[in-house]
Amino acid sequence: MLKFAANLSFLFAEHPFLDRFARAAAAGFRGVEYMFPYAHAKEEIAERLRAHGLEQVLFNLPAGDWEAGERGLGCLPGREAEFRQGVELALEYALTLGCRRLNCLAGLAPAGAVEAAEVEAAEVEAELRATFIANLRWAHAKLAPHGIELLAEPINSRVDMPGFWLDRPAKGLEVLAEAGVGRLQYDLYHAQIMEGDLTRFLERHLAAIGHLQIADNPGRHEPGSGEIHYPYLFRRLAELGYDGWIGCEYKPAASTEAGLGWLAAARDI
Ligand SMILES: O=C(O)C(=O)[C@@H](O)CO
Ligand SMILES: [Mg+2]
Repeated sequence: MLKFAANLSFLFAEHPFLDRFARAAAAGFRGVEYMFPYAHAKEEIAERLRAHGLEQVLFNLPAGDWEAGERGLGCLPGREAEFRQGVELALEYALTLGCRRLNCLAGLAPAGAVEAAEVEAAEVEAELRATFIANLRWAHAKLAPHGIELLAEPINSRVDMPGFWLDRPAKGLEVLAEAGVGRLQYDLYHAQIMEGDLTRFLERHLAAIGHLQIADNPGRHEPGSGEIHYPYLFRRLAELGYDGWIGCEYKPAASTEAGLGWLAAARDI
């Protein structure tokens, strides 16, 4: 049976954050994920998990000043000290919440990096890559002794996060292989936009994938609302023996509950 986690940054967002745990459990979810827990006391979140019998599946390392437009610190030269503080904080939360996976957001390439002349652009790219790899190795060394897996997620730079440095799954695989640590958080929505060929990617690289997330394209709504044939992908994942979590990270087209029709069939696969 496939395991689906409710992403509480996207689902049940019509309710206050701490109330979303009860809603997710009532809808039949056994696991939850979200972007960031840091605005809430970790003990308070742990209590919600316990009260509703939920597993904390995943959240992100601190990602800089989100309100100001930052989208991660992983590849940013000069921000290493802040990155490390973020890892320490995330570790405290993960230990209290019993969370076994943390996602490291690479961040946006610094302004000018994309427009720079070819030689200069190649140098900047090499520096961002080296920074990301060094940060991944540092975070892995902190987290692995606690049984916490480090993940890195390619996010599409065409629609949702223009300028996001780690924007293609192929690049994600390459960078992680060079780092020698961490696995991929493969978000099928972002992957469809940047590279497609989802089934073949899953078949070839499942061992390098530590977590999946789903939404349909275009619109980032419920599975079944767009071009991705999720029933086929779910069957294929079950055949391949995928036993990790699948995070439901989509924007409900109406209310969350009204849009959960797809899940009943998917859970039986
Ligand atoms: O946007 C996504 O996709 C995510 O998984 C977020 O957690 C990162 O912003
Ligand atoms: Mg995602």
